[in-house]
Amino acid sequence: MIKVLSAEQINKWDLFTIKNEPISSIDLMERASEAFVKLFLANTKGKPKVDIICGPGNNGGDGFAIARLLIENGLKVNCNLIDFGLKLSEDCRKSYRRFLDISQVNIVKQANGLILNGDIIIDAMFGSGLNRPATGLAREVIQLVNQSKSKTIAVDMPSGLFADKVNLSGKIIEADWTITFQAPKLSFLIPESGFYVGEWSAVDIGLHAGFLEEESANYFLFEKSDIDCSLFDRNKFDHKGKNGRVLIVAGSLGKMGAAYLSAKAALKSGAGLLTVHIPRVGYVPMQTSLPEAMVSLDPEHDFVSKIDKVDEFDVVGIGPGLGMNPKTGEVLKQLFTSFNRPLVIDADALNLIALDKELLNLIPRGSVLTPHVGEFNRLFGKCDDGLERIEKVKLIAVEKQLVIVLKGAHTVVATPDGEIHFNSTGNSGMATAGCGDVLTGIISAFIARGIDSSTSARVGVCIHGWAGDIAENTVGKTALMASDLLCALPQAFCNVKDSDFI
Ligand SMILES: NC(=O)C1=CN([C@@H]2O[C@H](COP(=O)(O)OP(=O)(O)OC[C@H]3O[C@@H](n4cnc5c(N)ncnc54)[C@H](OP(=O)(O)O)[C@@H]3O)[C@@H](O)[C@H]2O)[C@H](O)CC1
Ligand SMILES: [K+]
Repeated sequence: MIKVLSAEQINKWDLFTIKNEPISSIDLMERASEAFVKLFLANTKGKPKVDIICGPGNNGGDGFAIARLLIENGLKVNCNLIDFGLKLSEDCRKSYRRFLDISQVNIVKQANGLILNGDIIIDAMFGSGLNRPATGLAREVIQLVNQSKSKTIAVDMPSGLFADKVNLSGKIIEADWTITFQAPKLSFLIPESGFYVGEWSAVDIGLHAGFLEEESANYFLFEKSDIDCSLFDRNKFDHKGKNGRVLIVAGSLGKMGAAYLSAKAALKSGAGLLTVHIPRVGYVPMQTSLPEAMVSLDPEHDFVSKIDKVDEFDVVGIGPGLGMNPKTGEVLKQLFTSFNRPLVIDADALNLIALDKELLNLIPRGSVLTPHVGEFNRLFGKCDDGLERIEKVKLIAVEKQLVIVLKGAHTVVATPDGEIHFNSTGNSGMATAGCGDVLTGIISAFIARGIDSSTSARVGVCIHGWAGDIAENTVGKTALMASDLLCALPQAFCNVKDSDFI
């Protein structure tokens, strides 16, 4: 699990390494630049001509070191130093001088002095030391870079972006790729600010591990290697009743596919027994398409209106394709008051709660809510930005003792103990109908198998994204559909078992 640190903490980590490794700050800059260049060259075809833009701080110092290393590797480099009238930091000056030993620098006092005539731009103007929005000359330079047709690669951070807050005033580099040092910054993981980062890769620059052991963090990045594979162990002598009994309540006229996707995902995620409660309209298609499922039929033809006997189930997953009939809202109320184990609550079930917010107080503790931003806003109100929303999610999870899964590019899992975990798997091909229904089924199956709700949510989200990445490799982002996730789930589970890093 990666701790997501603030700019101040990263700076302290830097100093801790310098003191305790020990290593000089200029050597650490050199090591960081070497790591950048190694990854850059590994991903670059041929010998592109590179424009580098350096600022006055250590980010600029990295830029000069990178420029020198690229020339040593046979690339043509045009190096610009943006002159804000500021003194260069000590290490930036040293790195600048080393560069002058082998080449020359274009000093830019006005934006029209900037030279961009290469194939790739490397942005080393500002990094984690940005302390005010980029205005004036910085703004104009960023504007020219953003208008350029060249691919832009940011060193550590896109210039103009703050590391740990969403302040989008001033101009910000729109990077295609950000090669960041050691660990991602908080702003990379939040939609509004993450937009500027493009794809990102974190390179190990050997910052001292001892610092991390002691340092506390508010946020974590959950990775595939954090999945404990023993969660999925099966006992030789178990029968199906021992592997969890799931009830999925889903579907309405025209939305029966959602019930199918959730139910099948629960079975594919190891549920021993699965019952799906659906309106009568879905009976034949459900029995035909998913013979492994038991069907509990609602008295109504088009929507869910009544559920009896829920005691036998270990978990209830409710919401996908459920529709908004008021009688379905009554079912929620009845379930919340009669079922005292966790529920997984998604989609229209969340929208029905938004119409009667009193229901929120009836949800059994340890239940998992899986809203996307629109559903979250309907339930809890709008926020000014993504970071404020995450802080709100955290407060609600603690106050109501619920697990909240806020779905997005880096899905956030907020747990009742106040921890926030960002997911690291998945891709934009998954922004398509039905993927959320699959997630409901996966998390429900894990809870039914006895895995606690917080772990079920974190691991479920990670496996879901992993299946999305496998599906992307097979069908690509454009053609990816929710049913491709179902096809990819077996491979994701096999990878958990087989991966050599566990
Ligand atoms: N993390 C690590 O372990 C390592 C990081 N490295 C690199 O160091 C930078 C951070 O370097 P730092 O010197 O702290 O900061 P920056 O280079 O990002 O910027 C500071 C200079 O920029 C000026 N500044 C800040 N905001 C603006 C602005 N909006 N407009 C104009 N100028 C601005 C600031 O000026 P002051 O007047 O405030 O002093 C500074 O001159 C990190 O990102 C990594 O790239 C190491 O090289 C390796 C280890
Ligand atoms: K930068």
